[in-house]
Amino acid sequence: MKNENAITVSELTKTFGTFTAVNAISFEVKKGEIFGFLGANGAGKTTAMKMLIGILKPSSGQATVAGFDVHTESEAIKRNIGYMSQKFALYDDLTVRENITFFGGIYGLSRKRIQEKSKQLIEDLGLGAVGKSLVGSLPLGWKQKLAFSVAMLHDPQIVFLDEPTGGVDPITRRQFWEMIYKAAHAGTTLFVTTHYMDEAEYCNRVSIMVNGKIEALDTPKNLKQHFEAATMNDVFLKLARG
Ligand SMILES: Nc1ncnc2c1ncn2[C@@H]1O[C@H](COP(=O)(O)OP(=O)(O)OP(=O)(O)O)[C@@H](O)[C@H]1O
Repeated sequence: MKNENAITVSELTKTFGTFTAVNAISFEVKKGEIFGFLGANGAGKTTAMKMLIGILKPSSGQATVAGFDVHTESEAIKRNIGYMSQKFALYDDLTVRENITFFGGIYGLSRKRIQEKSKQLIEDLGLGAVGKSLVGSLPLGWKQKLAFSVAMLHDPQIVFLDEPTGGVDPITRRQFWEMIYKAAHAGTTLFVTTHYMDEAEYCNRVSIMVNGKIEALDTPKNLKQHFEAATMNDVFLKLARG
């Protein structure tokens, strides 16, 4: 049977000098799953994610992403994933269309495919009126929705979203999550970090990191039951406070 896991992680560890930022984490993410990756500031989420997307060498442990080994096949991983973060997404000084064309080119799409994708994407996001506007002039929420779509231009198997909705208003956040659901429904795997606990409730499963370790991993429903908490926020506080 074909492997149904999009991501498999075993004892993955990253040390910086004597400090262990990610401490032997193990988990699996199923294909088409929306997997929430939570933790307080400094818990090790970004370091773990950097190892998974092939830009940081693990100190020890194993992981495969989209079927490729993080130690030896990081280039293949990069071709098969999308990545979007709150901190870096699009070029503010390029227009909407120019950004799409630029990233389409980076992802190796043909000119024809870029044109098709660009048309479809601008239509889907209702950005027709601002196609020729600089991205820097758009509201943050629009930028983030556009960035998410651009991260999926090359139809990646897995998309990593690093705090994608930070600073975005609640209505746009909801629209953003509708996009996430749509992508998952179409078979894409979503790996999402967030500090918004209401968003944790939207994930199929959630892992919570504390000081480099995964201290809990389950569906939001099971986590709430296990920790006798009414909300994911309460689960998070119970864990983070030890
Ligand atoms: N290159 C590095 N050298 C030394 N220490 C590092 C390095 N990168 C990260 N760290 C440390 O590793 C720990 C985990 O950082 P990381 O950025 O992975 O946490 P995080 O969970 O993503 O936090 P945040 O939610 O604030 O982004 C922190 O204590 C950080 O200072």
